This record gives sequence, structure tokens and C-alpha cells, in this order.
Amino acid sequence: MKHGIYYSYWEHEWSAKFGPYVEKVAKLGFDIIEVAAHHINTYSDAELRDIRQAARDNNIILTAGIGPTKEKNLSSPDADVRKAGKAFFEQTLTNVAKLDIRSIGGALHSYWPVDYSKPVDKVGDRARGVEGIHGIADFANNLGINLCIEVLNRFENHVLNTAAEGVAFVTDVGKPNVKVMLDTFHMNIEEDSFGDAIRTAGPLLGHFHTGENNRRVPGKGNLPWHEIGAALREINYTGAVVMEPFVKTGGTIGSDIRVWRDLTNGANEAQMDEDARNSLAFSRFVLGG
Ligand SMILES: O=C(CO)[C@H](O)[C@H](O)[C@H](O)CO
Ligand SMILES: [Mn+2]
Repeated sequence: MKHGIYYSYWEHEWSAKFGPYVEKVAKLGFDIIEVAAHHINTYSDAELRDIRQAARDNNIILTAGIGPTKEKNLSSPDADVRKAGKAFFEQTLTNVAKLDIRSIGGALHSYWPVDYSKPVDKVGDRARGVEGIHGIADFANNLGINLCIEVLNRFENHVLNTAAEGVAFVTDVGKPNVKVMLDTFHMNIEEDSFGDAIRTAGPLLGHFHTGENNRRVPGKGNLPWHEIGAALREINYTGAVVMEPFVKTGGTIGSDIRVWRDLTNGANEAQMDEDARNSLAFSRFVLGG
């Protein structure tokens, strides 16, 4: 098991440059830095090469996360949007591969966060999502990349809310590099049991996000971490565990995640770093790795 952190912990925008975080997280003791792929197509090849080299020098693995926009939605009823989504993913995956990234996770099968001001078509969106992921899976596989389909809570997406729905979706896609991704924050809202959800995903679990009930770093809230760790051990999970804390207000990240209060009690960067370091020690102990 490898432990990481999403760089958005420290940032307000998905467009923030992620290069400087490689060395920072290495110093904090992490194995992985997860970066937002939303704007990776604006990076030059030279920039990507430098980041890849920094990761190699610091013994850090990169993983990617993404919440596709409505205009790049693989499950849209509009064929032109689906086409734009496929082209966007092919370009994004090509650039992601330049960073030696082997895993991209998020609502790849849909868009994020969902606009609920209009009625949603869960059945149709799911069917088109299966087809859309099926249509980019081989392209990703040829680059050595796993597509990890994130199960999100009802307020952020309607297509997949439980591990069982995630497993059924991934089984329907039927490609070896398409996996289920779970996130403890979302599980806490939707699942009857953390342990059962993890066991349901079992060998299909490809990526795991951690965060407390209020998205503080693991260890600062009320989630049942021992139960979560026991279940991960039971299914012999050896993949990435990436903490995804969101504790600061502001910017697109603050508004997409609905962070309307400072959950750090005014912590400065050094104190936030210390929280991340302590949470990493807690996570290694309680979850393994
Ligand atoms: O849990 C999430 C959103 O609540 C997601 O992992 C990411 O924040 C999203 O895909 C954007 O990268
Ligand atoms: Mn997540």
C-alpha cells in the first residue's frame, strides 16, 4: 500500500501548478502526490518532463484526479459533447502518461459536480457512461493507465453512489484497466457499512480516497478507521490510499467542494503541513503500508 495526498489540500484552484508539490510531499514522508488533470493540457512538454524528473529524483509516484466539466461529459445525451469528451480524455491521458502516471480517478464516466437545477436521467447517463468509458479504456491501457471510476455521494453525482453500483458499472464496462474507486467521505453518506462496501469492491478496487466526515485529514473526525483498515487488509488491497482533505474556503475548489468555513482554525501552511504529516503516520498505522 502506498500513501499519498491530493495537492488541492493547499490550493484554491484546480488550475494551480502542481510541480512544486513533488518535493514538498516527499519531505512530509508521502509516497504519492495526486495532481488535478483538469488543466494538464496547458502544460508544455518541458514542464511535464521537469515534473517527471523531480518525481523520480524524490522517489514520488504521481497519480491524477479529475472532475470533468459538463462540456467534456462522456455520458451527455448530446453526441457532440460525448465526442468532445473523448477527444479531451485522449489528450489528457496522453499528457498524464508523460508524468509516468498509471492511475487517473474521479467521475470520469460523467461530469462533476452535477447541476441538479434540471432533472437527471440516471439510466441514460449510466448507459452512455459505460459506453464512453469502454470507448477510452483501450487508449488508456496502451499508455499503461488505469481508469478509476469514483463512487460519489448523491449531492455531487447521481450515476454511482454506492460501491455496489460502482462494481456493476465496472463489470458492465468489462475492461481490465477500468476499476472502482471509493472515497471514505462519500461512503460515510451513502454506505450502510464501510467494511461491506470495501469487501463489495474487493479485487476491483483500484484507488482509494480518504477524508473525514467533514473532509478534515484522517484522524481528526469520527470515521471508523479501524474497520476501514481491517477491510482493506481483508481484500489484500495493495494500491494507493490518497488522502483528499479540503479544509480551506475560497476559489473554485472551495466552491465545488462547498467549503463555507475555515476547518483549520486559521492554520498557516506550516501547521497544515504538520497536520498532513501526523495524518500520514496515523493512516500508515491504521490502514497499513
Ligand atoms: O471526491 C471528490 C469530490 O468530492 C473527487 O475525488 C475530486 O475532488 C474530484 O474528482 C476533482 O478532482
Ligand atoms: Mn474523492
